Amino acid sequence: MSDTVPVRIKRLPHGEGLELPRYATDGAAGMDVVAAEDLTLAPGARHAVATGLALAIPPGYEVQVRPRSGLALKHGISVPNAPGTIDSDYRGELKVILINHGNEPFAITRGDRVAQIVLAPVTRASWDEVKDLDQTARGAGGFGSTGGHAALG
Ligand SMILES: O=c1ccn([C@H]2C[C@H](O)[C@@H](COP(=O)(O)OP(=O)(O)OP(=O)(O)O)O2)c(=O)[nH]1
Ligand SMILES: [Mg+2]
Repeated sequence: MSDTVPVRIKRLPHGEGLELPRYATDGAAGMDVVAAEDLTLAPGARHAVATGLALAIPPGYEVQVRPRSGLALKHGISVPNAPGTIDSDYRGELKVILINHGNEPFAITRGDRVAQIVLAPVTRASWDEVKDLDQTARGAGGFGSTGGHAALG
């Protein structure tokens, strides 16, 4: 396994007894994170799911909250704000916002792996305000300006 970045993590009272987020395989990019509560998401409903965890992410990093593809494909369960942004200065509870895009109620049991979290470096910008930007071939073209979804050529 490659080098890891230490991140302080605190279990909140309702997180006691739950497994910490962990990489499911040696090469996994994300750690699966488990729910700290039982709930049922009705079709179309969304909820900020408790994890019972709080983090102190080192400066220069963020944690992204992403859906699990299996839940998305099989049940239509997604993260509406994906990738959710956990700021390095946030000390509150890590919550996973889930939405049920499926047609059936989806039951979550405490301990279920509901999403994955990815530690990522952050590059912060500072503005260099100018009157004119440089010219490019694309210019202001966007939103399909190069063609539709059919193959190029
Ligand atoms: O999926 C998420 C997204 C955010 N947060 C927490 C951590 C994050 O640092 C904070 C703020 O998130 P964000 O900036 O996305 O929300 P906002 O609506 O802009 O709220 P704020 O005004 O508090 O920044 O909420 C979560 O626990 N889970
Ligand atoms: Mg914000």
